[in-house]
Amino acid sequence: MELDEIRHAISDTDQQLLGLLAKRRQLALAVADAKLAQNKPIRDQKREQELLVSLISQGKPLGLDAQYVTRLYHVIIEDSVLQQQAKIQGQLNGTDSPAVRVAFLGGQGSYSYWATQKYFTRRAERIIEQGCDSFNEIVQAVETGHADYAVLPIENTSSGSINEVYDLLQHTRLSIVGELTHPIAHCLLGLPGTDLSKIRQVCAHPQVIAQCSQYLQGLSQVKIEYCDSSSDAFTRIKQQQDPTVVAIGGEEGGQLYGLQVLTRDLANQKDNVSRFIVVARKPVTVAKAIPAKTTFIMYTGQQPGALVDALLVLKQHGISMAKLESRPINGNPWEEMFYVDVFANLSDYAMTRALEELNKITKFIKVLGCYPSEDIEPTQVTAG
Ligand SMILES: O=C(O)C(=O)C[C@]1(C(=O)O)C=C[C@@H](O)C=C1
Repeated sequence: MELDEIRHAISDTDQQLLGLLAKRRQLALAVADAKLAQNKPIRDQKREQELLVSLISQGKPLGLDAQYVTRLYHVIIEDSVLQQQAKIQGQLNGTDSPAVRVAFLGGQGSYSYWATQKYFTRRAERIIEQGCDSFNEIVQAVETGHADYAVLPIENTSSGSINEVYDLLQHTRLSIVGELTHPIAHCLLGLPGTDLSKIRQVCAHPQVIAQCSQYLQGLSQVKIEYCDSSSDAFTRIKQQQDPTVVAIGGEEGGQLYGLQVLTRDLANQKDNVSRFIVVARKPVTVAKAIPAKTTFIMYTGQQPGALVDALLVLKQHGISMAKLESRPINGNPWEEMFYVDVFANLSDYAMTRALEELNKITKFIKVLGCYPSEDIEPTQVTAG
């Protein structure tokens, strides 16, 4: 067959595959309803294990190796779980809506833009995007009712916690209603034909600069220009049309601005992932069928062992901690506010009792939200 004929056949096959994936997604949503009726959890890793073993066995005679089948179905099953979770949460909280107004950092092509698309594509038919120039502006947009949700980066595997967001959470009335992680592949992006040896200036968001600090240390004679977001950096490159000025951001985002990839994988950590939180004016209830996280902040006071006593309360109630962060308290720089993420549903008896006890021994405590955990650990296939 001629190349074009073969490609036509590939395109036909891919179209059939897309149809089957869409059908599978609809079946998964039907499973969600069936499980809810039977009070069963969304995740059924025994079923996933059986499924993967069967698919690997069916793939062998077709020449599809186990690693390929497993990797492919990890992606398919993760989507299935997240779709089911989103459906159940929308029904439970009445948050299904044809259009949502979402505030995020930057404009089209910023990392927060892609995280917003990834999270809300499952939850609304239309996303009304509100790109902002600062985290404070994002929070204000939701607090004043100009946006329904905000997507905020809160930590990154290379640069750690994003303190400005933690500080905003200390004073906002908004609730955390969701989370997601998103891989961040930093690329050096410039005008087509840019000569790497002639670069004199790099534009990027301060967080991006921090995540690529090791790479940037290797660039001598280069000036760093801080931008409000990755899309802001892309815009400057496009407007300046100066081939000695480049940006750091995501490849897809750069393409929206006609920029080409000059170098890839600039982050200090090979697996560079950011965790984003989603905040809204109204808290959500998390269905029992879905693994939940609860985030609260507390000021324990400075008496010896105050923090230990508080954490022991969690231990006594069998509550595991996902993250512990501390930030200075505005106005009292030598006193710390602790941010605690736990793997628990706010409506769990253990969590209720733990919060009652923490209320008694801390000087201040506030629940920031209970939300679905979107850490979908892939099921590993044990040798049959
Ligand atoms: O069969 C189920 O219970 C489903 O929810 C479907 C499915 C899948 O996509 O295959 C998804 C999540 C479960 O953990 C197991 C399997």
